[in-house]
Amino acid sequence: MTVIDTVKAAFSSDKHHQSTTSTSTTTTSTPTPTTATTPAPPTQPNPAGAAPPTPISPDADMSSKGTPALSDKPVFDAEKITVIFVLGGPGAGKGTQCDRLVKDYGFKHLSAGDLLRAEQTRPGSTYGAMIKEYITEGKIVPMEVTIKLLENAMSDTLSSPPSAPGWESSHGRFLIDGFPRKMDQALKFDAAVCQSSFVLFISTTEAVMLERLLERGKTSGRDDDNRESITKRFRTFIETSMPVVDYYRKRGNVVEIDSSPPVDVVYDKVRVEIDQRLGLLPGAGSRTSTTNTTTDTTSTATGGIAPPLLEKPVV
Ligand SMILES: Nc1ncnc2c1ncn2[C@@H]1O[C@H](COP(=O)(O)OP(=O)(O)OP(=O)(O)O)[C@@H](O)[C@H]1O
Ligand SMILES: O=c1ccn([C@@H]2O[C@H](COP(=O)(O)O)[C@@H](O)[C@H]2O)c(=O)[nH]1
Repeated sequence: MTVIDTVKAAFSSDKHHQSTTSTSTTTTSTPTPTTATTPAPPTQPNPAGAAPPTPISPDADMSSKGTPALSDKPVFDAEKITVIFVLGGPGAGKGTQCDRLVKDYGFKHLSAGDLLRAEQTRPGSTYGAMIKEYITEGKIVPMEVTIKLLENAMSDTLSSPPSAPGWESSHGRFLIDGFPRKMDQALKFDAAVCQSSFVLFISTTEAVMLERLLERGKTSGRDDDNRESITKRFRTFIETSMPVVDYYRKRGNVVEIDSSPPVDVVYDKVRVEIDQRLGLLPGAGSRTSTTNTTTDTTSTATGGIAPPLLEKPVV
């Protein structure tokens, strides 16, 4: 039996791991994933004005079945905290565009893959071996682990917010890169961590992605930047992650950008969309896209994603 088989069995038999009480408190006796950064003290008030943050400690916050416990209501207030999901196939250029957005808009960039890789190599991690196997196989790590890592990283960031636009008065703005990759993650993150705002979908062809990944693999040191893992990642993306994009697309909450052109050209298009969504353009009253986007002005009632930023500017 592989690590994945063992973990799958454990996680699938843990459908009711969450607290049944109406509060977001959780048990504090066994390990939980933590970020690689210095954790915030458990007693620190949540600067986003929401419920107190989950304690960030390797020895906190596990369900009775040994999986990280998630809140039964959003930990962060979506009126103050803006979350943009950045999705796209492996190697499409998500991280590259996020790096630029961080510089220009003060976003905090959280890559789910980076958080998982950090947890994988963190000494003493309960999940290290399991994460390694999932990543090498191009599979999606059980959602509890990834969501808890993201929640912890958000708490961490809000404990010492960047001096950047969008972070005044307990507000904040996050780019969550490479997540959600599976429907259960999407629904759970919105319900337990923070209602997301919209999806920035960075898309190009498999041939372009393959070429970029093989080139990146010469220096990246990543276990999965090799032809065999890349093939598996592509399959997972089509079968498991595209339904997430389609789900949000149906709700009119996807901004799609073709990432085939050079980085600067792609970024120019990304900026137009972000400016529009953040309400920074003079003509921002219209949500009609100037690029290859999919938007819907009537979509939020069915839930899943918060109103576009235009309706709650954070600057
Ligand atoms: N528009 C572009 N044109 C040419 N090369 C690009 C472009 N965007 C990104 N790249 C290059 O392609 C590679 C993959 O980009 P990046 O790491 O941003 O992708 P990603 O979508 O974050 O990948 P992953 O999902 O695997 O983490 C990098 O080497 C990057 O420099
Ligand atoms: O939500 C997620 C995000 C990522 N993974 C795993 O990590 C690797 C690498 O992700 P990148 O975004 O390319 O850095 C991915 O193939 C998955 O195995 C995950 O399980 N869940």
